Amino acid sequence: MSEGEQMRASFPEMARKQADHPDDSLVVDFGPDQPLRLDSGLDFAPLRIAYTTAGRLNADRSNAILVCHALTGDQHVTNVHPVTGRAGWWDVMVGPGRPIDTERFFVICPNVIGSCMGSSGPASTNPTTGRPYGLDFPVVTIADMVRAQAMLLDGLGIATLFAVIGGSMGGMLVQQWAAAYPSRVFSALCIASASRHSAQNIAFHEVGRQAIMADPDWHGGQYIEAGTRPTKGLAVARMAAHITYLSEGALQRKFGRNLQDRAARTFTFDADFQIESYLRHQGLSFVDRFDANSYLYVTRAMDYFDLASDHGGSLATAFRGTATRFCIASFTSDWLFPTSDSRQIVHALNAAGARVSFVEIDTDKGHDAFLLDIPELFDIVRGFIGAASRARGIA
Ligand SMILES: CC(=O)SCCNC(=O)CCNC(=O)[C@H](O)C(C)(C)COP(=O)(O)OP(=O)(O)OC[C@H]1O[C@@H](n2cnc3c(N)ncnc32)[C@H](O)[C@@H]1OP(=O)(O)O
Ligand SMILES: N[C@@H](CCO)C(=O)O
Repeated sequence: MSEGEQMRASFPEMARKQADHPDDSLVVDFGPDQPLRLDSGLDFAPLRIAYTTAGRLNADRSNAILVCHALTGDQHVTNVHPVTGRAGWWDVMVGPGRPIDTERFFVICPNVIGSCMGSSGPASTNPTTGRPYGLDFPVVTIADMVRAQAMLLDGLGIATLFAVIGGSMGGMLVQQWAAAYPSRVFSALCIASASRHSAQNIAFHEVGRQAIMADPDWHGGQYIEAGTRPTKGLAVARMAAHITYLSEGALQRKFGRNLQDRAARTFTFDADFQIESYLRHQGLSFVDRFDANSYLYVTRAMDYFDLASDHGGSLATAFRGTATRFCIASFTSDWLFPTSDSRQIVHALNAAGARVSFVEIDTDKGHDAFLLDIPELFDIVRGFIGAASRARGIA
């Protein structure tokens, strides 16, 4: 029996295969009687959450790990991605015998609301109009995403998570989970993240959004009805963003000033340099798997994230009295979510009297290092989960 079939057998009234998006995802629908209260004050319904699971939930339901994806990630954390046909985005980290070991733990990965892989988002159908929401979809926050995930877990009968784990935006969800539901989170692992989005990061996101909205195929956000897709704008948004996921050292090491397929400059605006060709490739391959309006919504959610400001200006207050065990990790070459951002979280956790460990990993691979095969990161995840599982009494 597949994991999906096991879940449907356990929770037949909740989980079902997504008929209009055939892949390994399960979906759960919440009707008008169970609206999601949004930070904007709106009650959103109906709500759909798409998710995947791996491993088995144990008898006392104590071994569940929630994995939270980053900006353009999705629920396909370890199973083959239905659009790209490639291994899941954290296949190196999650699986049998991997640092997040699906032979011991039950992993749940939901697609965040506002995204485009099955959970409610701007491409979903607005039941009031029968048309895609487009910009009529409400602006959502990281706290809204977490509240939706809590509804999913309630439905699955999982009261306490053994761990919540994520990198980048996923790390924002981890912090929000720990702050909003401290009694539901036994341990929390936050990688390459921050407690608030910096001015520089908001600026990069705004460049991407403007590129999308300047594309004539965007049509004020109603491009699905217009039969177009703003792929040029979205590709430019990704190209600009992708630079921020790498480091100057890695770009120099991989590409330097090397020319692409040519012995000399062409004196045109073709992709003479390897780095130009590489970025064009990253932009073009991205538009195959991501929706432009979702890019607007999810980047907005990250921009709005400021956990201290939600707690009277004190980050320590967000974590006051917590019993959750934390691990915070950063990368030396990450200039998007630099180590100073992680230290700020650690200082707040210390001030709150929380149990926290902190590691800065030495690598030139930049922000996206959290997605890569970094043995030191694997050791840290293994060590943290191992210690927490002994404390929790999980065999
Ligand atoms: C569904 C999901 O994917 S989840 C979302 C989260 N995942 C991401 O955001 C992934 C996006 N980020 C990346 O791909 C990042 O580059 C990294 C850092 C994670 C990957 O790093 P690496 O493994 O070192 O790969 P690298 O950055 O070198 O990119 C390799 C790709 O660039 C291509 N490439 C390399 N050099 C060139 C060049 N000169 N011209 C054109 N393309 C090039 C390779 O062919 C390869 O293409 P492919 O991915 O289509 O096979
Ligand atoms: N490259 C990752 C991390 C971005 O913060 C993503 O696209 O989701």
